[in-house]
Amino acid sequence: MPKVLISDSLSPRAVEIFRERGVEVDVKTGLKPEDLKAIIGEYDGLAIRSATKVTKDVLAAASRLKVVGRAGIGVDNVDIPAATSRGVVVMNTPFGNSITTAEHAIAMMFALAREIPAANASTQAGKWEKNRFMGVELTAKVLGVVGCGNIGSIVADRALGLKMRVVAYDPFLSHERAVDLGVEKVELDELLARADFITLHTPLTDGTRNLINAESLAKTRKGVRIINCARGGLIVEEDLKAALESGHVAGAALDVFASEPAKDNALFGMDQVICTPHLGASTTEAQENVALQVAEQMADYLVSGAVVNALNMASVSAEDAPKLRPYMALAEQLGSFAGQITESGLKGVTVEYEGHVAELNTRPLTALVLMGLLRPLLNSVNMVNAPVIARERDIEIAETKRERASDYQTLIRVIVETEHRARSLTGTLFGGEKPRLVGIEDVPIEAEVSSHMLFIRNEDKPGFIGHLGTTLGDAGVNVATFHLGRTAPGENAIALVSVDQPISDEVLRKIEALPSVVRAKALSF
Ligand SMILES: NC(=O)C1=CN([C@@H]2O[C@H](COP(=O)(O)OP(=O)(O)OC[C@H]3O[C@@H](n4cnc5c(N)ncnc54)[C@H](O)[C@@H]3O)[C@@H](O)[C@H]2O)C=CC1
Ligand SMILES: O=C(O)C(=O)COP(=O)(O)O
Repeated sequence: MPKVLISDSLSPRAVEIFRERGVEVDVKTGLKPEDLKAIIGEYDGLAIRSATKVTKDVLAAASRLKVVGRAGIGVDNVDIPAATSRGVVVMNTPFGNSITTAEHAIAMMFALAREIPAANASTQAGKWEKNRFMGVELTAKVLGVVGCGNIGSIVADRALGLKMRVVAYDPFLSHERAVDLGVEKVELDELLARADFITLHTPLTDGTRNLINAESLAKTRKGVRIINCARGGLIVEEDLKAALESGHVAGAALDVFASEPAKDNALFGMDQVICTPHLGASTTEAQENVALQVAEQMADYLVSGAVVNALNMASVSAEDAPKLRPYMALAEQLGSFAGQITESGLKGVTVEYEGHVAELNTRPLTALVLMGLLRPLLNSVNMVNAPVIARERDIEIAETKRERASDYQTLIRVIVETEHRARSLTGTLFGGEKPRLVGIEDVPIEAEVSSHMLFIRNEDKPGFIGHLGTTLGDAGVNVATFHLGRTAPGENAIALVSVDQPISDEVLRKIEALPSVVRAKALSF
């Protein structure tokens, strides 16, 4: 039974769902990094929010880990490249808390405009300072939305409802989408120059880190108010402090901080600053949503292989997962076979899907072909990192699909291009589930892949089988199955032999020296 650790505070619905789906679950929150490292080796899945840091170190200790599930959106606390290279799928719940977080940003904007937290504290202290608090109206003010994705666009929609004018900076926002949303798409400098309020909604990446700094603040209007419900690292806190002290920035409302938990921060204690402890996603509704979604997604992956909302792997629906399973074995075998007979540098791989298989989501199958292909070169390759590694090595990857079947009802063909030539391998499923090789280059064959195999290209001449049988027999190698194929009598031929034990280099050399043998290769699967 797969076992999952929940290491941040999640709604109890998550535990219920894991158990209902046949996944064992432990809840251990507030673990120190070394404590997490000490126990992570026991688990197949790790469910987190923003507090747990899934570092390279933690992943190195996670020998069984298959999936990290983020009950929420931001995954900057997960080392995704390290997870990818270890074959760990990282998933999040991209929509479950977006409305709630957008509402928090709007609440922060009102709180800033009317100084509600300070007015509350003063009133409850019995001061009745009616003349101290003079707010600003939101109507007709310009709201600058930096990052107009899921949350940014909900914020924009709410702000338009408040009769604000909304300008948005987001390099990936199309003009059509901007028009649909009713926002004006602008460049960052224009947003900075025009906005009365600026609200941040980008992920924290190398491209967005320190986006709000002394230089960008200098381009803003005097009296601007800044809201950050995205990630602390988007703002250089010291620069914001200086701009608040000088009076250039009138106020800042911050839900997130460069270092969290933020128990001590340069911006604390300033009159114009409003803080909440990373509460953007903290509503009953959002927490139910994300806990339920993450538990369902992780359990589906661990139990049936379905992949939804993964950040480092192609999706596989729960409906497709059982249909794909027999093809997964075939795809890996074809890739592995191709990898083992390919001796020079790989330039490109084309995977052709024909018949039934072409109706499925074939991206995971292509990932498995690549995994099989690259494994003879790299031990650490897996289904998750194979496409990344192939791209890093400039291997061109192509997929083609033909839904109409040819001789077989379903077929996968892998064509591998090297500097010197192209080779193809074709396979099908017998009885809907048994992988079979049905073609090696232009030679038809019908063979099952087994642990140890001998692949021979030979001239189609009498005597070959006898010589080969004697050589294997003399070496004490037992033949399990023997398959032959040829293009036409007397022409190109291949032999594919399953043997019960690995073939030594010495035996291989003897086979290569036999008359009629063009090339021989020992394969293992
Ligand atoms: N305070 C909290 O509790 C919460 C914070 N968040 C944060 O909010 C972030 C945004 O969430 P979503 O809107 O769901 O993500 P999203 O992926 O839907 O939108 C992010 C947008 O930022 C844009 N973007 C990327 N780089 C940019 C750049 N350099 N300049 C301008 N725009 C850029 C993207 O094109 C995208 O449209 C999350 O990554 C997370 O860090 C999310 C949920 C709760
Ligand atoms: O979903 C996100 O990105 C958030 O920042 C929410 O964080 P949390 O789950 O409340 O720790």
